[in-house]
Amino acid sequence: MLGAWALRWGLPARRAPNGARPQPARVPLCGRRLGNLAGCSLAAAGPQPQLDKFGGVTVHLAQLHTPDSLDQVTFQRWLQESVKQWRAEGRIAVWLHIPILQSKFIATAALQGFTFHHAESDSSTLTLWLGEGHSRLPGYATHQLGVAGAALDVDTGKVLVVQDKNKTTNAWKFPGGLSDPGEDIGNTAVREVFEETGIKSEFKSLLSIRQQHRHPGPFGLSDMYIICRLQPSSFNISFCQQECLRCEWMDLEELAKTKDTTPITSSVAKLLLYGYREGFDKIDITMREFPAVYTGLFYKLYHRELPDTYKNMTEF
Ligand SMILES: NC(=O)C1=CN([C@@H]2O[C@H](COP(=O)(O)OP(=O)(O)OC[C@H]3O[C@@H](n4cnc5c(N)ncnc54)[C@H](O)[C@@H]3O)[C@@H](O)[C@H]2O)C=CC1
Ligand SMILES: [Mg+2]
Repeated sequence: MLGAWALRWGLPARRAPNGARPQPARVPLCGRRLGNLAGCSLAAAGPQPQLDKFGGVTVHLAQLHTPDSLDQVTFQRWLQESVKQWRAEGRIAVWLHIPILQSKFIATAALQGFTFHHAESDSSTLTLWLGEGHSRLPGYATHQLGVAGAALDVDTGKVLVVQDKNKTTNAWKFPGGLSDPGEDIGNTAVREVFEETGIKSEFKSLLSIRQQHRHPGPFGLSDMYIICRLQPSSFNISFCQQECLRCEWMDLEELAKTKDTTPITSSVAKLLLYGYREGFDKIDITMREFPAVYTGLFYKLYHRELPDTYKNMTEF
């Protein structure tokens, strides 16, 4: 059985004259080939690693032709050499998809530092962060909550925009990112704006909510993307080089007109421009806090600002 696998993984196939198992090549052929993703010639032999736009490598063990013949020692050596190679090539992460019937390889991968990302009915996904510092891979989700901050300087009519390193080129958007577990929407907006641009701000209101299904960001699940209106309190930009390509204070009217943006940013820029001219009460969805029955904490309720007539009517 090893013979078959040795061939597939590029290890020496023949047994030594004394019948002993062959020693693997010092740098297995597969390791070298897998490292060279573009020129990978393992199409007929097994899993073909793919490089994603973030610089991560994805391997699907389901692509193995005869998975039962792969033994753990061969897999362990291949993984070790491949990870070494990917690290040398500057890859940021490895995504390893393991079908349930090949679950014996989970432990082998875990011994090399892989951890679970998520599991589905018939497979599990493990990841290994290879980049600098702590892992910046997004966690798994049923829904993913992304929050952006439209920080508008009401004195100048300028709004803070960024161009993302990993997204559509030349598309201005509001800075923002994924909500941490247990984090309030407004806090995410303020934190993300600060992390990405160095600008301090205060949460004022929600401007819009987008729900999109089968979104690639949350691994094919659903994405909720909320844009908040923020009041900036500092103005000197110091943007995050890892996430952003450019960052500037742009005239809100220019953002509402430009083609160099995403459709949602353009729509919200027009909405914000309307509020800037006609009064923010026309566009704001504001927030009130109430005590939560179950936890003793407070929850936040978001709705349109209501006039005094409403307050008079409901003061029982
Ligand atoms: N304004 C717009 O038009 C757009 C809005 N969005 C929304 O923004 C929200 C997410 O904001 P982001 O700025 O993307 O989040 P974020 O600021 O939290 O950044 C996510 C980080 O995770 C990294 N990352 C994500 N997936 C990765 C992967 N598979 N491998 C390695 N690294 C990975 C990214 O490089 C980035 O550093 C979502 O709700 C999304 O729908 C996304 C694209 C455009
Ligand atoms: Mg971001």
